[in-house]
Amino acid sequence: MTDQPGVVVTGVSGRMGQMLVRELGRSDRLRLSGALERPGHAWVGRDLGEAMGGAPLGVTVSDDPLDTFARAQAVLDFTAPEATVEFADLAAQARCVHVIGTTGLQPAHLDRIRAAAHHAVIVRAGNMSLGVNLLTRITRQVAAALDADWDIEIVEMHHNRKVDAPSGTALMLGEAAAAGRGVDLADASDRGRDGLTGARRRGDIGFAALRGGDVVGEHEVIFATEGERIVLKHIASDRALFARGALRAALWGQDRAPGEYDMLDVLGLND
Ligand SMILES: NC(=O)C1=CN([C@@H]2O[C@H](COP(=O)(O)OP(=O)(O)OC[C@H]3O[C@@H](n4cnc5c(N)ncnc54)[C@H](OP(=O)(O)O)[C@@H]3O)[C@@H](O)[C@H]2O)C=CC1
Ligand SMILES: O=C(O)C1=N[C@H](C(=O)O)C[C@H](O)C1
Repeated sequence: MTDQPGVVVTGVSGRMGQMLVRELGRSDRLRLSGALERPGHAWVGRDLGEAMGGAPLGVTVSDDPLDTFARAQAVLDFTAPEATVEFADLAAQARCVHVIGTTGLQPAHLDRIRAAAHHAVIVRAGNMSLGVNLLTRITRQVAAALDADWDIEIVEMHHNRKVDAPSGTALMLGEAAAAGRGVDLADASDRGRDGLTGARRRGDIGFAALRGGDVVGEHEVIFATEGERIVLKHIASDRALFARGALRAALWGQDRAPGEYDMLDVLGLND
Protein backbone atom coordinates (compact mmCIF):
# COMPACT_ATOMS: atom_id res chain seq x y z
CA MET A 1 0.00 0.00 0.00
CA THR A 2 1.00 3.60 -0.55
CA ASP A 3 -0.01 6.88 1.08
CA GLN A 4 0.20 8.77 -2.19
CA PRO A 5 -3.24 9.99 -3.29
CA GLY A 6 -4.52 8.04 -6.30
CA VAL A 7 -5.40 10.07 -9.37
CA VAL A 8 -7.68 9.33 -12.32
CA VAL A 9 -7.00 11.02 -15.66
CA THR A 10 -10.10 11.52 -17.82
CA GLY A 11 -9.87 11.92 -21.60
CA VAL A 12 -6.60 10.07 -21.25
CA SER A 13 -5.88 9.75 -24.98
CA GLY A 14 -6.11 13.53 -25.47
CA ARG A 15 -3.23 16.01 -25.69
CA MET A 16 -3.58 17.02 -22.05
CA GLY A 17 -4.59 13.53 -20.91
CA GLN A 18 -1.32 12.03 -22.13
CA MET A 19 0.70 14.95 -20.75
CA LEU A 20 -0.90 14.43 -17.32
CA VAL A 21 0.05 10.74 -17.38
CA ARG A 22 3.66 11.64 -18.16
CA GLU A 23 3.82 14.21 -15.35
CA LEU A 24 2.21 11.75 -12.90
CA GLY A 25 4.99 9.29 -13.85
CA ARG A 26 7.51 11.88 -12.60
CA SER A 27 5.65 12.64 -9.37
CA ASP A 28 6.69 11.13 -6.06
CA ARG A 29 3.61 12.59 -4.32
CA LEU A 30 0.74 11.35 -6.50
CA ARG A 31 0.15 8.05 -8.26
CA LEU A 32 -1.91 7.22 -11.33
CA SER A 33 -4.74 4.98 -10.14
CA GLY A 34 -7.08 5.05 -13.13
CA ALA A 35 -7.55 6.24 -16.70
CA LEU A 36 -10.80 6.98 -18.49
CA GLU A 37 -12.00 7.18 -22.05
CA ARG A 38 -15.51 7.22 -23.40
CA PRO A 39 -17.32 3.91 -24.15
CA GLY A 40 -16.30 2.52 -27.54
CA HIS A 41 -12.91 4.27 -27.58
CA ALA A 42 -10.15 2.05 -29.01
CA TRP A 43 -8.05 2.39 -25.82
CA VAL A 44 -10.73 1.02 -23.45
CA GLY A 45 -9.60 -2.32 -21.97
CA ARG A 46 -5.96 -1.82 -22.98
CA ASP A 47 -2.97 -1.18 -20.74
CA LEU A 48 -2.52 2.60 -20.74
CA GLY A 49 1.27 2.57 -21.22
CA GLU A 50 0.99 0.27 -24.23
CA ALA A 51 -1.87 2.33 -25.68
CA MET A 52 0.42 5.37 -25.43
CA GLY A 53 3.08 3.46 -27.37
CA GLY A 54 5.38 2.72 -24.42
CA ALA A 55 6.00 0.19 -21.66
CA PRO A 56 3.05 -1.25 -19.69
CA LEU A 57 1.90 0.91 -16.77
CA GLY A 58 -0.31 -1.65 -15.06
CA VAL A 59 -3.36 0.61 -15.42
CA THR A 60 -6.17 -0.53 -17.73
CA VAL A 61 -8.10 2.18 -19.55
CA SER A 62 -11.71 2.12 -18.30
CA ASP A 63 -14.99 3.59 -19.55
CA ASP A 64 -16.61 3.46 -16.08
CA PRO A 65 -16.10 6.79 -14.24
CA LEU A 66 -17.79 5.88 -10.97
CA ASP A 67 -15.79 2.67 -10.56
CA THR A 68 -12.45 4.44 -11.17
CA PHE A 69 -13.34 7.49 -9.06
CA ALA A 70 -14.37 5.25 -6.14
CA ARG A 71 -10.76 4.02 -5.89
CA ALA A 72 -9.13 7.47 -6.19
CA GLN A 73 -8.63 10.70 -4.27
CA ALA A 74 -8.43 13.08 -7.25
CA VAL A 75 -9.66 13.41 -10.83
CA LEU A 76 -7.74 15.42 -13.44
CA ASP A 77 -10.19 16.48 -16.11
CA PHE A 78 -9.25 18.19 -19.36
CA THR A 79 -12.02 17.01 -21.68
CA ALA A 80 -15.15 18.78 -22.93
CA PRO A 81 -18.00 20.61 -21.15
CA GLU A 82 -20.64 17.84 -21.40
CA ALA A 83 -18.20 15.27 -20.02
CA THR A 84 -16.91 17.58 -17.29
CA VAL A 85 -20.33 18.27 -15.77
CA GLU A 86 -21.01 14.52 -15.53
CA PHE A 87 -17.60 13.93 -13.99
CA ALA A 88 -18.30 16.74 -11.49
CA ASP A 89 -21.41 14.91 -10.21
CA LEU A 90 -19.61 11.56 -10.01
CA ALA A 91 -16.39 12.92 -8.50
CA ALA A 92 -18.48 14.65 -5.81
CA GLN A 93 -20.27 11.35 -5.04
CA ALA A 94 -16.87 9.67 -4.65
CA ARG A 95 -15.54 12.67 -2.65
CA CYS A 96 -12.61 13.06 -5.05
CA VAL A 97 -10.87 16.40 -5.58
CA HIS A 98 -11.95 17.35 -9.11
CA VAL A 99 -9.40 19.45 -10.99
CA ILE A 100 -11.12 20.96 -14.02
CA GLY A 101 -9.05 22.37 -16.86
CA THR A 102 -11.81 22.05 -19.47
CA THR A 103 -12.72 25.33 -21.19
CA GLY A 104 -15.74 26.40 -23.23
CA LEU A 105 -18.02 25.92 -20.20
CA GLN A 106 -21.36 27.74 -20.57
CA PRO A 107 -23.47 29.18 -17.71
CA ALA A 108 -25.55 25.97 -17.35
CA HIS A 109 -22.34 23.91 -17.02
CA LEU A 110 -20.97 26.33 -14.43
CA ASP A 111 -24.19 26.02 -12.39
CA ARG A 112 -23.84 22.23 -12.27
CA ILE A 113 -20.20 22.48 -11.24
CA ARG A 114 -21.12 24.94 -8.50
CA ALA A 115 -23.76 22.49 -7.22
CA ALA A 116 -21.26 19.62 -7.14
CA ALA A 117 -18.83 21.81 -5.16
CA HIS A 118 -21.25 21.77 -2.22
CA HIS A 119 -20.14 18.17 -1.64
CA ALA A 120 -16.51 18.05 -2.75
CA VAL A 121 -13.45 20.12 -3.60
CA ILE A 122 -13.34 21.44 -7.16
CA VAL A 123 -10.39 23.41 -8.50
CA ARG A 124 -11.26 24.98 -11.85
CA ALA A 125 -9.16 27.26 -14.02
CA GLY A 126 -9.00 28.03 -17.72
CA ASN A 127 -5.24 28.04 -17.33
CA MET A 128 -3.20 26.17 -14.73
CA SER A 129 0.12 27.99 -15.26
CA LEU A 130 1.71 30.28 -12.70
CA GLY A 131 2.55 32.82 -15.40
CA VAL A 132 -1.01 33.29 -16.65
CA ASN A 133 -2.48 33.43 -13.17
CA LEU A 134 0.06 36.09 -12.23
CA LEU A 135 -0.82 37.92 -15.45
CA THR A 136 -4.48 38.07 -14.38
CA ARG A 137 -3.36 39.92 -11.26
CA ILE A 138 -1.20 42.35 -13.23
CA THR A 139 -3.99 42.90 -15.76
CA ARG A 140 -6.43 43.79 -13.00
CA GLN A 141 -3.94 46.27 -11.52
CA VAL A 142 -3.20 47.97 -14.84
CA ALA A 143 -6.91 48.16 -15.72
CA ALA A 144 -7.63 49.72 -12.33
CA ALA A 145 -4.97 52.39 -12.92
CA LEU A 146 -6.29 53.45 -16.34
CA ASP A 147 -9.60 54.97 -17.41
CA ALA A 148 -11.76 54.10 -20.41
CA ASP A 149 -9.64 56.34 -22.67
CA TRP A 150 -7.52 53.18 -22.77
CA ASP A 151 -9.09 50.55 -25.03
CA ILE A 152 -8.56 46.99 -23.80
CA GLU A 153 -8.13 44.21 -26.37
CA ILE A 154 -7.31 40.57 -25.66
CA VAL A 155 -5.68 38.55 -28.42
CA GLU A 156 -5.04 34.83 -28.21
CA MET A 157 -3.49 32.24 -30.52
CA HIS A 158 -3.78 28.46 -30.27
CA HIS A 159 -3.20 25.31 -32.33
CA ASN A 160 -5.57 24.38 -35.13
CA ARG A 161 -7.36 21.65 -33.11
CA LYS A 162 -8.78 23.97 -30.47
CA VAL A 163 -12.59 23.90 -30.49
CA ASP A 164 -13.60 26.85 -28.27
CA ALA A 165 -13.10 30.61 -28.59
CA PRO A 166 -12.24 32.86 -26.94
CA SER A 167 -9.91 30.62 -24.94
CA GLY A 168 -10.56 30.04 -21.26
CA THR A 169 -7.42 32.04 -20.55
CA ALA A 170 -8.60 35.00 -22.65
CA LEU A 171 -11.84 35.00 -20.66
CA MET A 172 -9.91 34.90 -17.37
CA LEU A 173 -7.88 37.90 -18.54
CA GLY A 174 -11.08 39.65 -19.66
CA GLU A 175 -12.65 39.05 -16.23
CA ALA A 176 -9.53 40.45 -14.58
CA ALA A 177 -9.56 43.57 -16.78
CA ALA A 178 -13.28 44.07 -16.12
CA ALA A 179 -12.78 43.67 -12.36
CA GLY A 180 -9.95 46.22 -12.41
CA ARG A 181 -12.15 48.65 -14.29
CA GLY A 182 -15.12 47.97 -12.03
CA VAL A 183 -17.45 46.74 -14.78
CA ASP A 184 -19.22 43.49 -15.58
CA LEU A 185 -17.51 41.62 -18.44
CA ALA A 186 -20.90 40.46 -19.77
CA ASP A 187 -21.84 44.12 -20.41
CA ALA A 188 -18.46 45.21 -21.82
CA SER A 189 -17.38 42.23 -23.91
CA ASP A 190 -17.00 42.68 -27.70
CA ARG A 191 -16.42 39.36 -29.46
CA GLY A 192 -16.09 38.31 -33.07
CA ARG A 193 -16.08 41.58 -35.02
CA ASP A 194 -16.88 41.11 -38.70
CA GLY A 195 -18.19 43.38 -41.44
CA LEU A 196 -19.51 46.90 -40.90
CA THR A 197 -19.17 46.88 -37.14
CA GLY A 198 -19.27 50.62 -36.49
CA ALA A 199 -16.66 52.34 -34.38
CA ARG A 200 -15.37 50.75 -31.21
CA ARG A 201 -17.62 51.41 -28.20
CA ARG A 202 -15.82 53.29 -25.42
CA GLY A 203 -15.15 50.98 -22.47
CA ASP A 204 -15.51 47.72 -24.40
CA ILE A 205 -13.15 44.83 -23.80
CA GLY A 206 -12.46 43.25 -27.19
CA PHE A 207 -11.46 39.66 -27.95
CA ALA A 208 -9.75 38.20 -31.00
CA ALA A 209 -8.89 34.53 -31.52
CA LEU A 210 -6.26 33.19 -33.95
CA ARG A 211 -5.87 29.49 -34.76
CA GLY A 212 -2.96 27.81 -36.52
CA GLY A 213 -0.33 25.09 -36.48
CA ASP A 214 0.84 23.69 -33.17
CA VAL A 215 0.78 26.85 -31.03
CA VAL A 216 0.44 25.75 -27.39
CA GLY A 217 -1.08 29.03 -26.18
CA GLU A 218 -0.26 32.74 -26.50
CA HIS A 219 -2.17 35.61 -24.91
CA GLU A 220 -1.80 39.38 -25.11
CA VAL A 221 -3.66 42.04 -23.17
CA ILE A 222 -3.36 45.33 -25.03
CA PHE A 223 -4.15 48.69 -23.44
CA ALA A 224 -4.25 51.25 -26.27
CA THR A 225 -4.76 55.01 -26.11
CA GLU A 226 -3.75 58.09 -28.13
CA GLY A 227 -0.02 57.88 -28.81
CA GLU A 228 0.86 54.84 -26.69
CA ARG A 229 0.12 51.18 -25.93
CA ILE A 230 0.87 48.82 -23.09
CA VAL A 231 1.12 45.15 -24.09
CA LEU A 232 1.16 42.35 -21.51
CA LYS A 233 1.99 38.97 -23.01
CA HIS A 234 2.23 35.34 -21.94
CA ILE A 235 3.63 32.55 -24.11
CA ALA A 236 3.20 28.88 -23.19
CA SER A 237 5.63 26.72 -25.14
CA ASP A 238 5.06 23.38 -23.37
CA ARG A 239 1.76 21.76 -22.21
CA ALA A 240 3.68 20.20 -19.31
CA LEU A 241 3.27 23.45 -17.39
CA PHE A 242 -0.54 23.06 -17.41
CA ALA A 243 -0.20 19.44 -16.30
CA ARG A 244 2.16 20.35 -13.45
CA GLY A 245 -0.31 23.01 -12.30
CA ALA A 246 -3.10 20.40 -12.30
CA LEU A 247 -1.03 17.99 -10.17
CA ARG A 248 -0.28 20.80 -7.76
CA ALA A 249 -4.01 21.57 -7.51
CA ALA A 250 -4.84 17.89 -6.84
CA LEU A 251 -2.41 17.80 -3.93
CA TRP A 252 -3.50 21.19 -2.59
CA GLY A 253 -7.14 20.07 -2.59
CA GLN A 254 -6.61 17.03 -0.36
CA ASP A 255 -8.35 17.44 3.03
CA ARG A 256 -9.69 20.88 2.10
CA ALA A 257 -13.31 21.91 2.81
CA PRO A 258 -15.78 21.37 -0.07
CA GLY A 259 -16.07 24.35 -2.38
CA GLU A 260 -15.09 25.72 -5.76
CA TYR A 261 -11.53 27.04 -5.89
CA ASP A 262 -9.23 28.33 -8.62
CA MET A 263 -5.50 28.37 -9.31
CA LEU A 264 -5.10 31.70 -7.53
CA ASP A 265 -6.15 29.85 -4.35
CA VAL A 266 -3.72 27.03 -5.09
CA LEU A 267 -0.84 29.41 -5.85
CA GLY A 268 -1.60 31.67 -2.88
CA LEU A 269 -2.24 34.65 -5.17
CA ASN A 270 -5.85 35.33 -4.13
CA ASP A 271 -6.57 38.40 -2.07
N1 LIG B 1 -6.84 24.85 -17.98
C1 LIG B 1 -5.71 24.63 -18.64
O1 LIG B 1 -4.59 24.94 -18.17
C2 LIG B 1 -5.78 23.97 -19.98
C3 LIG B 1 -7.00 23.64 -20.49
N2 LIG B 1 -7.10 22.95 -21.66
C4 LIG B 1 -8.44 22.55 -22.06
O2 LIG B 1 -8.56 21.15 -21.87
C5 LIG B 1 -9.50 20.61 -22.80
C6 LIG B 1 -8.87 19.45 -23.55
O3 LIG B 1 -7.81 19.93 -24.35
P1 LIG B 1 -6.93 18.92 -25.23
O4 LIG B 1 -6.31 17.89 -24.37
O5 LIG B 1 -6.07 19.77 -26.07
O6 LIG B 1 -8.09 18.25 -26.13
P2 LIG B 1 -8.11 16.82 -26.83
O7 LIG B 1 -9.20 16.88 -27.85
O8 LIG B 1 -6.75 16.40 -27.26
O9 LIG B 1 -8.55 15.81 -25.65
C7 LIG B 1 -9.84 15.81 -25.10
C8 LIG B 1 -10.09 14.43 -24.52
O10 LIG B 1 -11.37 14.43 -23.87
C9 LIG B 1 -12.16 13.35 -24.37
N3 LIG B 1 -13.58 13.68 -24.40
C10 LIG B 1 -14.18 14.68 -25.09
N4 LIG B 1 -15.50 14.64 -24.91
C11 LIG B 1 -15.75 13.59 -24.09
C12 LIG B 1 -16.92 13.04 -23.55
N5 LIG B 1 -18.14 13.58 -23.79
N6 LIG B 1 -16.81 11.96 -22.72
C13 LIG B 1 -15.60 11.44 -22.46
N7 LIG B 1 -14.43 11.91 -22.98
C14 LIG B 1 -14.52 12.98 -23.77
C15 LIG B 1 -11.66 13.15 -25.80
O11 LIG B 1 -12.01 11.86 -26.25
P3 LIG B 1 -12.43 11.65 -27.80
O12 LIG B 1 -11.15 11.75 -28.54
O13 LIG B 1 -13.05 10.31 -27.80
O14 LIG B 1 -13.39 12.76 -28.13
C16 LIG B 1 -10.15 13.33 -25.60
O15 LIG B 1 -9.56 12.16 -25.10
C17 LIG B 1 -9.95 21.79 -23.67
O16 LIG B 1 -11.14 22.31 -23.14
C18 LIG B 1 -8.80 22.78 -23.50
O17 LIG B 1 -9.16 24.10 -23.74
C19 LIG B 1 -6.01 22.60 -22.39
C20 LIG B 1 -4.77 22.93 -21.93
C21 LIG B 1 -4.54 23.65 -20.71
O1 LIG C 1 -6.93 24.24 -25.74
C1 LIG C 1 -5.76 24.50 -25.39
O2 LIG C 1 -4.77 24.00 -25.92
C2 LIG C 1 -5.58 25.41 -24.26
N1 LIG C 1 -6.64 25.79 -23.61
C3 LIG C 1 -6.69 26.64 -22.48
C4 LIG C 1 -7.49 27.88 -22.82
O3 LIG C 1 -8.57 27.73 -23.43
O4 LIG C 1 -7.08 28.98 -22.46
C5 LIG C 1 -5.34 26.91 -21.88
C6 LIG C 1 -4.19 26.96 -22.82
O5 LIG C 1 -4.14 28.22 -23.42
C7 LIG C 1 -4.22 25.84 -23.85
